[in-house]
Amino acid sequence: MNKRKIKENIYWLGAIDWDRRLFDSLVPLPDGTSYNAYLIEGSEKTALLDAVDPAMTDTLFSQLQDTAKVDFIISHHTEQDHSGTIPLLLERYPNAKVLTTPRGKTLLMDHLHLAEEVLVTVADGETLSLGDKTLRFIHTPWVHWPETMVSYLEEDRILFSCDFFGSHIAASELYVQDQARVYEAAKRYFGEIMLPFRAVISKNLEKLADLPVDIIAPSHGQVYNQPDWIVEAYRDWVLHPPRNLVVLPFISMHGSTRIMVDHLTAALTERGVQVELFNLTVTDIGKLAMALIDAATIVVGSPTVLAGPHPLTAYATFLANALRPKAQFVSIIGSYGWGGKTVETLAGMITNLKAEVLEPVLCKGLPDQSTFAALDQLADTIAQKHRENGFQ
Ligand SMILES: Cc1cc2nc3c(=O)[nH]c(=O)nc-3n(C[C@H](O)[C@H](O)[C@H](O)COP(=O)(O)O)c2cc1C
Repeated sequence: MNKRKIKENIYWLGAIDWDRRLFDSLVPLPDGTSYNAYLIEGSEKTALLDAVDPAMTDTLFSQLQDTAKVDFIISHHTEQDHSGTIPLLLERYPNAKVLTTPRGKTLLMDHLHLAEEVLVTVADGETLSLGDKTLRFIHTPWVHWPETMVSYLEEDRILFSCDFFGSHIAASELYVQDQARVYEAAKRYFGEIMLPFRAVISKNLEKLADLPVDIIAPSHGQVYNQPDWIVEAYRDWVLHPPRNLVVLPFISMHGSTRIMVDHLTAALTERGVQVELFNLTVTDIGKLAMALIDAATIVVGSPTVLAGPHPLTAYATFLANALRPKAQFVSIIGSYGWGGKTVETLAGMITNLKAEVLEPVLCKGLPDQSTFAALDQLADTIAQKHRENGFQ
């Protein structure tokens, strides 16, 4: 992909990674991704905002062929998919300074071994004149690392938001065209990496609220030339109370836990509670993370294996705990053969969740009528709790 003009002397640079299917060795990328960098040629100085994943260095360098001089490299975020090519950029532009937050300076030195003398820290709200264009730096910690910031181009009302508002989508079109598709990808992205930092993200949203923004240019996915909806979506994901939804990740080796899961799903549905099932043998954990944004209740379905939960349900529980979702109720269901510590182990893994643990339902072998009655009781309790809390 060649560089693309956004406005006079403002360009999208970067790489579309159509083939990548896994990010951070963790999250699936069903739609690939992109690494977006931006070039701003002011009347006096030139700034390059972020870079690309090191695997895509050649693409970035071919786009910079005609750019003889870069005065500033703005590093919004140290993660290597944005910063990894900075050492090579500094070889090509040895006079360039790397501008970052104070926390970013340390992280860039740690992660890329950048020399201290090339790094210049910028304060929150500080501006940088490129001549006829002015960049304002706004610190936005924990979106999604501690050092992150965004840049606002005052004359053109463009917010360069880095991972904030980003989505993993490979697309040939620069601007968002299919809002529903990008909403889904951005929500998935939010669930995967932003969810634990809701409180501070809310403060960062407030910080940006008064900026007149015509374009949001993130570091992954398409550019928003009608940005209001994605800001609203973030507000919703951050601030909206949990919804009347049970997220149910489960495993069943021989079918007994699955019968329990299906019974509970039917019972909840009859009581007006929405359910999303995630069979962990086939599930895309990005989808699970996305569902956790909204869930009021999480029920883990696990058979007992080697005296504890099935390792895949332990993994999903560990992940859910790390993502610190809004869920206020948790329960455990599952089948066992003779005994073990499934409930104790899973309950001990959710210390981050400020959630009430509802009476688990375990059964020996195949579920029978008493198990179904207990599951109906659990469904009653969940429906009642959701009603009492006004979850819709
Ligand atoms: C590899 C393996 C290990 C197991 N370990 C235990 C165990 O430690 N304690 C226990 O109570 N049951 C154990 N079981 C029995 C299962 O928990 C039991 O068969 C249960 O009904 C399986 O539920 P499912 O049909 O949903 O897979 C084990 C089963 C397997 C296959």
